[in-house]
Amino acid sequence: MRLGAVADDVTGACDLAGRVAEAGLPASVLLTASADAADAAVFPGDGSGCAVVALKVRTAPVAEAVDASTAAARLLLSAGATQLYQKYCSTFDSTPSGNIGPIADALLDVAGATASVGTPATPGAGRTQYQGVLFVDGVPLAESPMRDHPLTPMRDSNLVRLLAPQTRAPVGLVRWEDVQRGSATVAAAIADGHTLVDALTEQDLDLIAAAVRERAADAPILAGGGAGVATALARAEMRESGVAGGAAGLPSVPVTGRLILAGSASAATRAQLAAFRGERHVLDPRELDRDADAALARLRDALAAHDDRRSPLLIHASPEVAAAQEALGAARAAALLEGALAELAAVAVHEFGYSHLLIAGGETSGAVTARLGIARLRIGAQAAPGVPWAVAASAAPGGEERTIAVLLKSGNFGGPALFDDAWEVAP
Ligand SMILES: Nc1ncnc2c1ncn2[C@@H]1O[C@H](COP(=O)(O)OP(=O)(O)OP(=O)(O)O)[C@@H](O)[C@H]1O
Ligand SMILES: O=C(O)[C@@H](O)C(=O)CO
Repeated sequence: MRLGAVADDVTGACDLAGRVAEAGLPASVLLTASADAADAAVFPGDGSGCAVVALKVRTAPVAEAVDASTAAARLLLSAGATQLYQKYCSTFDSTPSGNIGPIADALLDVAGATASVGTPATPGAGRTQYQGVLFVDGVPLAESPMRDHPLTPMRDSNLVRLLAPQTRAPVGLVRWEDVQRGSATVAAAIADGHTLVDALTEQDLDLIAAAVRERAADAPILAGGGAGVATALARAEMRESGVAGGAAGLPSVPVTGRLILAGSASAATRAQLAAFRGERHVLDPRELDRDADAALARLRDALAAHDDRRSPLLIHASPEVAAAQEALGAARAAALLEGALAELAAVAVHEFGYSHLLIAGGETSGAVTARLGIARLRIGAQAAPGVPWAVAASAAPGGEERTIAVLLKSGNFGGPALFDDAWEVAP
């Protein structure tokens, strides 16, 4: 199987690729869907593999999200994808206008399929689906912290009701009781349009994956959801091929500097910031607004002065989000922080030779990888579920290329000790 996934954000792409690689299927993440990437190297390895195109379209205007997703899917198919996958967030981040439904409709067309099947359920991340209702750590989605997400507040937990207004296709549900009857029942229940399938456990996901494979033997079908179903598809492939699981090794990257850049304000990141024991510096967008040059010079000096390059240096966004947003507006505060953290990443890598970067937050990761000119991530072992290390080439504008190790962490992933411990499994 060549699993080609279109992910609506970069940390989601790493989540999927990390779990799939852990199951044994070699994986890489492409940060560009441009035509010049359309070569055989899109898929890692010679045979089976997984390629994920990481987009930044979760909250983009619908037409932009559809166009980018369509281009990514075409790239994957032209590179030999045998199964197309739509990766969206395990908390179904979207609004009544999109973008999960419009992207699903567009990918059906590209795949030449009439049906999509999947679920956001990813039990390893605490996300489960029962009777069409999505639970986050056992709490219905609309009662979880996602209720007050700044961009995609989730005020309903019923996935059928959430998806229906976003798509022109019918939305169906396969209930957990039917999943227990086996993959043939699930396969038979997949109707034209989009079918969401209940799943509480990895075994449920294995039955869904088996149903996808049964249906795909007859006609193209679009699979999708969180990283859960993709991981189950990878497991099925590895079982069939008889190859043992475990992420492939990455080339080692000599440690010449460890840097954490955290722009995420999510609960898991806050716990990681609180637990971190090393040297830290805080960056507030109001400081950037007053005098960006001075703020950047202060942190550049800290990067230069940090002599013990094996101990990680942390630069993180101020936790005073509400005050900064009130002063500057949410968009300007975010843009200032993202720009500054991306600039500091470039300075650290290309001026001071830092080799290992841990970036916290999806938007922050998108800004940093773009500034570093990273086009592809080779995915290795996970520091935590859904948080894999990767090796990438970063090109300084007009300058030499450097090989670095990066870990792009979704805001809500990883345990409190991650910032101290992640380095132990780094390439
Ligand atoms: N003090 C602050 N004031 C204003 N904006 C902030 C502040 N701290 C962080 N932000 C912004 O909030 C956004 C956080 O988004 P990001 O995607 O990086 O993290 P996340 O939402 O926790 O992660 P994920 O998308 O992976 O769940 C960024 O744009 C960041 O710049
Ligand atoms: O599915 C998830 O929760 C993550 O992969 C994600 O999409 C984070 O933005």
